[in-house]
Amino acid sequence: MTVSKIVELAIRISENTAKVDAYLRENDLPSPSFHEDGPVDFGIRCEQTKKAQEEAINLSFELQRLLLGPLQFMNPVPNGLSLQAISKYNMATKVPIHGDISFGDLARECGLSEINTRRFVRYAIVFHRVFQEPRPGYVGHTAASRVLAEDPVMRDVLSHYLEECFPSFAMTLNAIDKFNGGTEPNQTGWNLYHETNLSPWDYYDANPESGRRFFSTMAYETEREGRSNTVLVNNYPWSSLASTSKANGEEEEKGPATIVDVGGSRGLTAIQIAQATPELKIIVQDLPAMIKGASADLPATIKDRVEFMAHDFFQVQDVQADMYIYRHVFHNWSHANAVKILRALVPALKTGAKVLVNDYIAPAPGTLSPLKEQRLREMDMIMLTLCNAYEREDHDWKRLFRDADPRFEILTMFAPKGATEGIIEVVWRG
Ligand SMILES: C[S@@+](CC[C@H](N)C(=O)[O-])C[C@H]1O[C@@H](n2cnc3c(N)ncnc32)[C@H](O)[C@@H]1O
Repeated sequence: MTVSKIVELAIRISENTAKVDAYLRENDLPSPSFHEDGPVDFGIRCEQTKKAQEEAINLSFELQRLLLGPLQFMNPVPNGLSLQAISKYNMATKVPIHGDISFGDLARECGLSEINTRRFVRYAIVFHRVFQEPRPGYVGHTAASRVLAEDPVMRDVLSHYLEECFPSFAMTLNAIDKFNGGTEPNQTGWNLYHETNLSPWDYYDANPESGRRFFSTMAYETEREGRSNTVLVNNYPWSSLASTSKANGEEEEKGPATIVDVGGSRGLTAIQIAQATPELKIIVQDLPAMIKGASADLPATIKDRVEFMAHDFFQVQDVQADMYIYRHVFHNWSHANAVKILRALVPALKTGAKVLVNDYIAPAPGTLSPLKEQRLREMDMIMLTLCNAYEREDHDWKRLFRDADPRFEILTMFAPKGATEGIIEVVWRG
């Protein structure tokens, strides 16, 4: 008898889950659990086990969808309202660890009605495993809600995605209509939701608390598997960079290289590159509010080689360097604006200078594992909603550099092993 698709999936899920379980047992690590004392980071450090874990997740999504059927699967509408409320009213911090609180008391602490508190919490319990109801009418923690109670970074991340992105998604088609498909960063669903004409960057500049939460979310994203800045740090031969300049008209002199990390935020990537390569000097450029006070956080060992500089990357670049890094920058901008950013760089470029991009090079649909492709599509949708931008495929990258200036030549474009994002190395032919 041939095995049906659903049974085949169940067998493969079982095989892969057994591999994860064996690893956890062998390494004395706790088994995944929703219990409030359950593990948050499972501690899996072995690549093969991570692969088995991802395989089990992908296959179980597929099995779930097949068992639900094509119609049931679209229903109910994905809804972030309950998590948005949990974030906005800071609910997790109001629930005691290893205890519980009545819906009535939680409602009072949040300034909400009891009926709305109950509905938000019960939705989160069944859809997200955030909170539990250990006895009727009382709210306690699960591992997920406990993280929100104890980790301010996770609260920042939740608030960015649920209080900024989620309500803005719902306004995005209105924005497309209102602005006739315009691609400026202040013509988005995010703008309609925030009732502002400012782009997110200008808004964060003017609203430091929103800017702080955004930076905190970016820093968290920078640590995430496959998108981590270690992908860039570990996959470029940094020490091969040496500054070359013409001296006495003819002679070529080599010296320590200078890198500019354009839109480099508070220097998380620059710090790692500088720590890994002592012969480099790095200038981190960003908007004034983003870099304010950042040099105070530099580790002492690299303080003399990493510098922060206010610079708007739409204005002419005046630092002549050997390399300009744009990490997670172009995916925030439409084609026309990305062209402008590159053209502003041209006056500073010496022949042979490099541009290094670290962003998604979106592969053909179905090429990435479903979990990774979901992440890419999710980011692409966020880019539309927040910035009117998009995640580029290889032909989009080629078009960008060609349209900016034909003297840019793409040398390499690749996704390092295990990474979901790519690295593009470009040279200025002058
Ligand atoms: C998505 S973040 C990426 C940050 C950093 N490169 C990284 O990889 O984490 C985009 C950055 O571009 C900066 N930015 C936005 N508009 C800018 C402008 N006009 N000039 C300079 N930086 C800008 C933002 O402040 C932010 O730090």
